Parts: sequence; C-alpha cells; structure tokens
Amino acid sequence: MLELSNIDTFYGESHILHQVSLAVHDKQRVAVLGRNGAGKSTLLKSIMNAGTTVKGSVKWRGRDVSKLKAYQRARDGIALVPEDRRIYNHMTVQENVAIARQGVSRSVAMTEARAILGSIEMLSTLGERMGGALSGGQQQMLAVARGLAAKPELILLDEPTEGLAPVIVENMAADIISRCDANQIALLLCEQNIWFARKCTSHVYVIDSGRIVFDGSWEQFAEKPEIAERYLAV
Ligand SMILES: Nc1ncnc2c1ncn2[C@@H]1O[C@H](COP(=O)(O)OP(=O)(O)OP(=O)(O)O)[C@@H](O)[C@H]1O
Repeated sequence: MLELSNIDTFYGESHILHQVSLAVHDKQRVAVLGRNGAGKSTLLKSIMNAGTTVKGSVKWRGRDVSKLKAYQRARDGIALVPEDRRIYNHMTVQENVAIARQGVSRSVAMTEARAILGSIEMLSTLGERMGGALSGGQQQMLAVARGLAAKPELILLDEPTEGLAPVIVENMAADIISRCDANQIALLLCEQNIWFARKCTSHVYVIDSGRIVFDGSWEQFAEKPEIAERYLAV
C-alpha cells in the first residue's frame, strides 16, 4: 500500500536520506530501527511531505503522491503521530481525541472518541481527565489514540516508547497491536526499543546515516547479530 523507491530527502541544502526504498503492505506492521539522528523522523516526514524536500517515488495505494501536500495525504488515510506528543493540556482526554476527527459533528466525534478510549486499556478510565494531568506513557498513548481517531489505513508512529518505563512499554505494545488488528490498520513504527518493535511488527528495516542497511524478517534480523551491534549500539 505504501512504496518508497530510491528516495532522497533534503532539509534545504542538507541531504539526509539517501536512496531509501521501503514498502508497507496492506495491514502489515513494519518497524524501522535506528540510532539517534539516523533519519527515522525524516523518513516519516518524507512520507507525509511535512517540511522536507523529497526526490524519488512515493506511492500510496499504487498512486504516485509526490505532489500531494501533508493534509491531502492525511485525508487519503495516512496518520502521523510525531515524536513530541502535542497534547492539549487544558482539554480532557476525550476532547483531545475528538479534535482529531474531521468532517463529522462534535457529538459524533465525541462519541467516536469515547469508543476509541474505551478500547484502549491504558486510557479506558481517563476520558474526563485533563490532558496535562496524564503520565508520560498515558500522554504518548493518547497521541496514538488521536492518530487512530482519524481512521487511517496506515499509522506512522515516531518513537512512542521514548522515555517510558518497561511495564508501560509492554502495555502500549498490547494496546497498539489490538487496535491495529481490530481496525485493520497498517503500521510503520520508528523505534530504538528493539523489544517493542519486535513485539509490534513482523518486518524490520534498519536505518543508519540516512541509508537502509537491513531489510528482512525478525528471524533474519536475529540471524545477523552484527547488524544490531554495528548500527544499533546494543
Ligand atoms: N529541520 C532540519 N534541518 C536540518 N537538518 C535536520 C532537520 N531535522 C533533522 N535534521 C538532521 O537530519 C538527521 C536525521 O534526523 P532525524 O530527526 O530524522 O533522526 P532520528 O533517527 O529521528 O533521530 P532521533 O531518534 O534522535 O529522533 C540528523 O542529522 C538531524 O540533525
């Protein structure tokens, strides 16, 4: 459903991604692992056309979308949950989710938000709480819930586990897998947490200095421990 072929990405004069090719199939869950500064966020921004200049082919559902702006890609079914959570502190959790639902009345958006929150264990009892009163992990899950509210076919998650305790990371994995499965949503997950990425996905890419240096199943990844040693500093 998503296919990048030999893309090069620039911020002004800075050339960040080099000949990156990557695919996410219908309902597939895919991880991109990489160290700080490897190019993970830039990859997701390239897919959304958010602040980057991209050369090469970006296809979405078989169609070249290179000319589409970020809001058009979002309307076409791609949701990006960026690294910074962008929670509205003075709105309730439910309002934070409802605001992401475009094109329906407020009452429909609120009803849908309640349903989404009810299906996410980490947030199911927190709908009336202020966004600013959530823990870091809950806020991160709220950002994911907001991505889901847009009813995407593909959700792009940028390091959702950053700074979270292991038990929260486990809960988050369970919630993300169950929501993607239930709603048949494909996932492209950028991460440094290998455990979480492996739990949530079936296919993995490794990116280093803006280049894809590994592309395979988790079994193939496990057969090549030198990849993790060299590129992921573990
Ligand atoms: N707006 C920008 N202008 C110029 N260079 C940028 C910009 N944003 C990121 N970069 C550079 O692009 C490279 C890749 O950054 P990116 O944020 O994509 O990495 P990342 O893998 O997401 O890292 P992290 O895990 O630290 O978020 C880095 O060298 C970074 O300094």
